[in-house]
Amino acid sequence: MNIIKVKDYQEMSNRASMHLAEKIQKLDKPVIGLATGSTPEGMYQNLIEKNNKGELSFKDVTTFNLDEYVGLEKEDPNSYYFYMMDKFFNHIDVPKANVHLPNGAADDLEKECRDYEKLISDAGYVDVQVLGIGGNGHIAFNEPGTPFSSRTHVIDLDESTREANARFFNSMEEVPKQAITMGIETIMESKEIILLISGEKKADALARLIENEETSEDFPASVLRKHENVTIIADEAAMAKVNK
Ligand SMILES: N[C@@H]1[C@@H](O)[C@H](O)[C@@H](COP(=O)(O)O)O[C@@H]1O
Repeated sequence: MNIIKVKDYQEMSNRASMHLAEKIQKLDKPVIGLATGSTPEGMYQNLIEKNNKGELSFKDVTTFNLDEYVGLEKEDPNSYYFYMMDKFFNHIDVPKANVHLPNGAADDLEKECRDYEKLISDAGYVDVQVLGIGGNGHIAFNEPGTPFSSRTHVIDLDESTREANARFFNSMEEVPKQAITMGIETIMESKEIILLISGEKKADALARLIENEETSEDFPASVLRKHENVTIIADEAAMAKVNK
């Protein structure tokens, strides 16, 4: 794993957006994997700026998001669909037919998972996947204990994950109990992975990822050690507990 240490959130966002922009310019038909949460918001803002200035086009880009809450309609302000439209897709020139998120309101969730996998493979798999990390080491919504061999599936969210994400909802009761998430094997099939980590709340998870030798399903992000092209972009606050 290649580790890029940066000063703060702003610098992390700049580095991530520059890296993605270069990839998008280089590839013929780029397939980009995207994440939600607070961490990538700055990166999205930078990419919007590049697009609006005419420095970067998304016309040939296809995107796949990692996950979506079960039971939330697209119009729900807490759905990841709404987040992606609001924070990114509505402000850039990507054709809307090229953007994909799992549908958490589908009647048949198992079929939705299978269909999502097929869309990813039909697109030729993800060229660059952007990831964040949960405090418990989850990637996308793959909670501790998820098999490394998992494909896109429905997951029961950990209470700690629901609590961490409760800040976006009116009350804890409103936080969904399940999500559809790309599986760990699905994520590992991406040709390249960029993991963004910012802030002291992630310091324990980052230290565990970098310093522990364990590669275990109890700590999902540890699977990334097995991938040959992973770049971690972490700020000083997130690096605080890393000794090396
Ligand atoms: N499913 C998302 C993850 O993809 C994200 O990485 C994580 C961290 O979010 P944040 O960036 O807000 O800390 O939160 C959610 O659980």
